Amino acid sequence: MILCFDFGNTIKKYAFIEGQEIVLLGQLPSFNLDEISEILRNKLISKIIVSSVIDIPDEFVAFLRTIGSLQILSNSDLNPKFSRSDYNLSTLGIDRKLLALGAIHTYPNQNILIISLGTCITYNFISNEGAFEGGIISPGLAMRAKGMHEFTDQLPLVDWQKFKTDTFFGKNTAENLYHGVVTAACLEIEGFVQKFKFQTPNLRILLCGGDAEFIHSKLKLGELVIEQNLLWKGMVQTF
Ligand SMILES: Nc1ncnc2c1ncn2[C@@H]1O[C@H](COP(=O)(O)OP(=O)(O)OP(=O)(O)O)[C@@H](O)[C@H]1O
Ligand SMILES: CC(C)(CO)[C@@H](O)C(=O)NCCC(=O)O
Repeated sequence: MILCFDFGNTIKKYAFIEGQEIVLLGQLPSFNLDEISEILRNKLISKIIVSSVIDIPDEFVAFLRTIGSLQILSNSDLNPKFSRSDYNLSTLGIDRKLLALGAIHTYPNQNILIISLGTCITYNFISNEGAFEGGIISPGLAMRAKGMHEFTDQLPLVDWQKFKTDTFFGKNTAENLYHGVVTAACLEIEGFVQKFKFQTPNLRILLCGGDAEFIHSKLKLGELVIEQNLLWKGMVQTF
């Protein structure tokens, strides 16, 4: 069994993969060694593969090395898997590369837009020739809410996940903030999708990331497919 990690800026995810199948998915609350030891109990691990966009503590890396052969994916590892484009792949996050690889494998010879709703929202445009053509990085939903709270004296932290309102503008501070977080993100996504589709009409659009389900129900776009395992599918391509 191969143990895969995806360390993002908010959530540390893991997947146990046997052959090409995901056997178990979970999240690590922290880099605490007791937690990872508990997860590994009674599991036979042949290899560990890590994708990370954050620093990993040395003692955690050292511990992983005691479990099995460890591969921490480096940014240049995956570049040969993409067709040539004018994109500077050396600047592209490893998580975005894996999402792209997963999408190319799942939807070969198609133009694809992956919208990943994580700490940041990333838009990732891949051509039907398997080239990473470009993208956009914008603030994620939690970051929008937290940013407005932390960079002001008077704005509260809005509980945007639980908030309910039927209007498109607010009648009090919390409603104003909700629309600045959720409605603004929806309008942003709808706007970018419209622009991408204008440029590339034949486009498959995939949604993933921690806020994908939440935002999907609110978008006025019919053609979106939620693909939560895209990064793991990309990782399988590196085995
Ligand atoms: N259990 C959870 N804990 C924290 N955030 C959650 C949880 N479930 C959903 N979320 C939402 O998911 C978002 C994080 O999504 P995701 O895991 O895709 O990001 P990430 O991979 O950590 O970040 P990135 O890859 O952008 O650095 C948070 O901003 C939050 O709104
Ligand atoms: C954009 C994030 C934070 C999304 O997880 C990550 O992919 C990252 O840190 N990327 C590096 C810069 C880039 O992808 O252009």
